[in-house]
Amino acid sequence: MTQITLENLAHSYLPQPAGPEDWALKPMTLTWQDGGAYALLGSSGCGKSTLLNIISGLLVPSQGRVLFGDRDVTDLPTAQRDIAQVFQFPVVYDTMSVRENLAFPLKNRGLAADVIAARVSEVAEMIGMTEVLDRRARGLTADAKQKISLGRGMVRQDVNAILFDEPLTVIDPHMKWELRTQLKDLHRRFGHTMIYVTHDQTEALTFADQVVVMYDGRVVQAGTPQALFDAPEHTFVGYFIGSPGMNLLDAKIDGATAHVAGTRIALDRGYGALQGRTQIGIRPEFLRLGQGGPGLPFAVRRIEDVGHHRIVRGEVAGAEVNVIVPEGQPIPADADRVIPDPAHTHVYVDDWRAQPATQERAA
Ligand SMILES: Nc1ncnc2c1ncn2[C@@H]1O[C@H](COP(=O)(O)OP(=O)(O)OP(=O)(O)O)[C@@H](O)[C@H]1O
Repeated sequence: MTQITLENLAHSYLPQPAGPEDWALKPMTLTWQDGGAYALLGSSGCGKSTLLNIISGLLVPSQGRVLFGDRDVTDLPTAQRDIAQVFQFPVVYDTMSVRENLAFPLKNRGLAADVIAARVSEVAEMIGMTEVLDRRARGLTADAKQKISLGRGMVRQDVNAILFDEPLTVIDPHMKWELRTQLKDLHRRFGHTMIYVTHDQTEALTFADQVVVMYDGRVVQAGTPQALFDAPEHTFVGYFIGSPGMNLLDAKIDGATAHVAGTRIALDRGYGALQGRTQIGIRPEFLRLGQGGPGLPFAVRRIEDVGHHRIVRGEVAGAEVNVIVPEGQPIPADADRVIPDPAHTHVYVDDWRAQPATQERAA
């Protein structure tokens, strides 16, 4: 196990990149702590696989260095990096039994037969395949084969990191939760550094202690699931994390007041002069419905009951706005206002969260 550092790393697939759009990864410096459980989250094409392939050694970056501890591994091939990888689709030997498949990475390392046997039965139990250890992989379902791939990824204890690239894509939905829980459990027991690539926020938030969110070739925020929820640093994080995501409204910011569609909204801190496109962002959990009185004029479009709460979908000055109403709280029949909670109203400038000018709360 080791700490992984990406130092001033950037990558372009073009021989002579010109503008920023030619870079699949824009320059970034990032540390993955030894023993951390990370999710690398973002929508399709944002650069997740490119980043993972650079860490694993499948790809040499156009710029910057990859360090495992103090060791520069930028130009080392995958085989010399001591990492385990699990891909989207199963990688198993069809002619081998499940047991032989699981034992393969350990045999390659020349481990003693009794050590291999013990480790294989431990991993088989974890992935729920103890009963089928002596079956050939050929003929097993895609689900079962992917579980073998997960098992093979986890069987070595001496790896620097385990990298998962959308590993549950082919897994049956009801098994996904179970396998994710097992991976989390495994992380707790063995403390491997794990990096788990996904575009699914539920997978990311349930698996990882730290979530690294990518957007358009950049890491826009790295933090705990709670930090990403409480204070999204970029509008993409606000929108991508949460269900529904953060509401965003164009606003003019004047000190501790936001002017939205002709209405004044109080902020809990004051802001200096801001240049660029300014918006306020409020999660649906922190908007309250009202009737007349203060707040932003709101037109209700529909109400969705999702079991433990209701989502009221509507519009403020033509922009989509969603409100989460907790179970047991009434929805006013003619709700026509939304009232933001100032403590959870963020200000964004050109999509990045602005820092208040002062830390003191406005009166
Ligand atoms: N081999 C390649 N040659 C040229 N461009 C590539 C190559 N692989 C990826 N790209 C481009 O680099 C960018 C990042 O792609 P990447 O596959 O890393 O994203 P991703 O977030 O993993 O997406 P997905 O979830 O769809 O795999 C995209 O614009 C993609 O088209």
